[in-house]
Amino acid sequence: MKMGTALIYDEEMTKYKLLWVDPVCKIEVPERLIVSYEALVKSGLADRCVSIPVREATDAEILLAHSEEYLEAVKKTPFMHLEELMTFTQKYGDVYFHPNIYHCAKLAVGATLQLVDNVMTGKVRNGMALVRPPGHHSQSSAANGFCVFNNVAIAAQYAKKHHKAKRVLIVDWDVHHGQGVQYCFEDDPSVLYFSWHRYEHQSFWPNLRESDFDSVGSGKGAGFNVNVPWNKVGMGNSDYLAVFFHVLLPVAYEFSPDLVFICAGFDSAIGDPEGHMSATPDIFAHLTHLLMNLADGKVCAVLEGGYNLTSLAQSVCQTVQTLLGDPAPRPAQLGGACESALESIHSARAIHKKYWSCLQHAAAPFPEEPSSKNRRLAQQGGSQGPEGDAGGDAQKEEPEKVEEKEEEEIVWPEPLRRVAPSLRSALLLPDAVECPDGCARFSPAHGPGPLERARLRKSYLKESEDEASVTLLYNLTALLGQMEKNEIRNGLALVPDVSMAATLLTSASLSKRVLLVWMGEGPVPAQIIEDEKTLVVHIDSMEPHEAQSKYYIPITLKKGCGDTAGVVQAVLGLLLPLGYQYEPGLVLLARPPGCQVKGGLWQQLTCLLQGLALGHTLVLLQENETAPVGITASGLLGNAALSLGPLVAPGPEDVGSFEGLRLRLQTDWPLLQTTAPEKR
Ligand SMILES: COCC(O)(O)CCCCCNCCCN
Ligand SMILES: [Zn+2]
Repeated sequence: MKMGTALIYDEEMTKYKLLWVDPVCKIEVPERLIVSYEALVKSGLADRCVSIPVREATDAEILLAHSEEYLEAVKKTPFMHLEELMTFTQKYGDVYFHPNIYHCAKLAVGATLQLVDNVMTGKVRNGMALVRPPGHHSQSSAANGFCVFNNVAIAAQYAKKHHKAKRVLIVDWDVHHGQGVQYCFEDDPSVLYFSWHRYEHQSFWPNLRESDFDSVGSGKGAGFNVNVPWNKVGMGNSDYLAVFFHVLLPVAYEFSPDLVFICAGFDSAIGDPEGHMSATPDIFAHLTHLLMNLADGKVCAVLEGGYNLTSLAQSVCQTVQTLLGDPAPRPAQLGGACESALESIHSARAIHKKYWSCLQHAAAPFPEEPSSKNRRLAQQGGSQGPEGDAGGDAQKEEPEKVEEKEEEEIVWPEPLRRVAPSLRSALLLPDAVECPDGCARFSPAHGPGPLERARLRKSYLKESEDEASVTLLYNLTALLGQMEKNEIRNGLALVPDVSMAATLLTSASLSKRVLLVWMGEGPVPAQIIEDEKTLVVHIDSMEPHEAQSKYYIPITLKKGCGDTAGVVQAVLGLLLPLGYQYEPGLVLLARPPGCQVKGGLWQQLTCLLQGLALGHTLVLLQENETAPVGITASGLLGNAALSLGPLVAPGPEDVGSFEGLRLRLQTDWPLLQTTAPEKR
């Protein structure tokens, strides 16, 4: 499987800037690129990337998303003097021109296309293009919001045309709505555009009615545009993850793209003057990780916005470090999404339930639900809002910008260093089973002493067990020990008895919290269920029954774990939120005898779970079932899981029991919530 992360950057793109006074545009400065690239160099991340040169986009490539007259007009700007540039700029909104911006805009598009070429031809697995001017606001015949050419929209068209991409996913986590991208693919079912954005009931720029959640695309494109408006500022890590688990990822897995773009704007991070959100830079490590097993790992991140130079640089590093495959950081204390975010999540799921089978059981839209604008008017009692028009039609002159009072300095902790252990994957295999290349066969520094053997025999083995079993159990605890000292990142063990191995590991673990994922036939040993520090998520066809406790969560699938669509929705909508909220120090993935989980899905599970516990995932396989060894090892080594292909609908009775489980559990596990309290 292809490895390698491309980094595409050229300092030429720093060689343009605002030449006159404009309070709106003054934040878009060359330093944005400089601090980002310098942070990558200083942290050693740049050297670990494959450096790919930029190139200028051709006219034909730019015309993939722009009109000839617009291109011809922009071509004249290098020869304009100041007044002409200012006059030309007046034709568009919230953007500025400069004699060198056309050159830089061609490089920004060219850089993005270089990234697409290298990813689509398999020279690298994924990558990031650090570019300016950004792109997602520019339209066929208009520059807008600091954007001249729509880098990602052009690249998506280019990937379809030159690399035969059939389904392209664009995830826009910039804090502004990329209306230019939405317009470009409005009726195109081959490009799924997802965007969250500060909206505040249409009172935030670009104040568009079509940025609301009910813009779902049109014609054949209906359902392929997903907007999640933020109607309040201050959205944080839990809100972002809740949108990924309950809106974006279920739809993205059902869509099953063969290429993923990230409109990577970091003005959605804490400290940004535009976003006013509170998500911390490390969240982008998790957002990136959660996208990396789509499209066989082909992910192209392209810089959009981001104006706080500190959080921008930190967020860029978090993103690139994850693309490189380093362990994800600990997610900071996660709770549930806030009420406003839940309303947006509910609205997005409700409006899209007719287009996506994974949402078919989502709660229905609320008929009496007022539109965003009416709600705001109602709030304001129908008067003008304090900051200008109360979500009235946006065509009105932009009100005089209210001088923001000097903002107090917003501070947040610097993201913790993410250290990859020297050994990534250790395998405990019977000698007869060969070790897949890239992995190391685990053998402890020294064997068990007589006391240790006696203890293990007494605790876990009937006296009569042979020496080999004692040695194996000892090796398991040794492997666990090295993982918990971060000397090994993850591991796989082929064991004669998965239940006993799981019991040993949960009791021997030094972690305060252990997540045990049990995929298939139970029973899960009672000793584990009673173990306060272990959260057990058990997915199987067992009869639905009340969750026996807060820490034993049975998820029923009528057809069992062989039902790929059902397992995927259970993993994305239930297991992952539970796991992220639980924040375990160790993840055990147990494959009991007769497990029906198919290869590709098993690999997805092995990869997705590595976003938890600093990547300390220990997979337990039944000794006589060696088939999954190769694909499990591949996932543990950091290879992207293969795409599952478009998913069919999960069984209605299953989704019914998921929703029942969600309702029962969400008080204890608020990250499971998908709708606002009073609306339940
Ligand atoms: C792809 O561009 C990146 C970006 O989305 O960050 C651009 C934001 C433009 C923000 C313009 N603010 C106008 C405020 C008017 N009262
Ligand atoms: Zn932005």
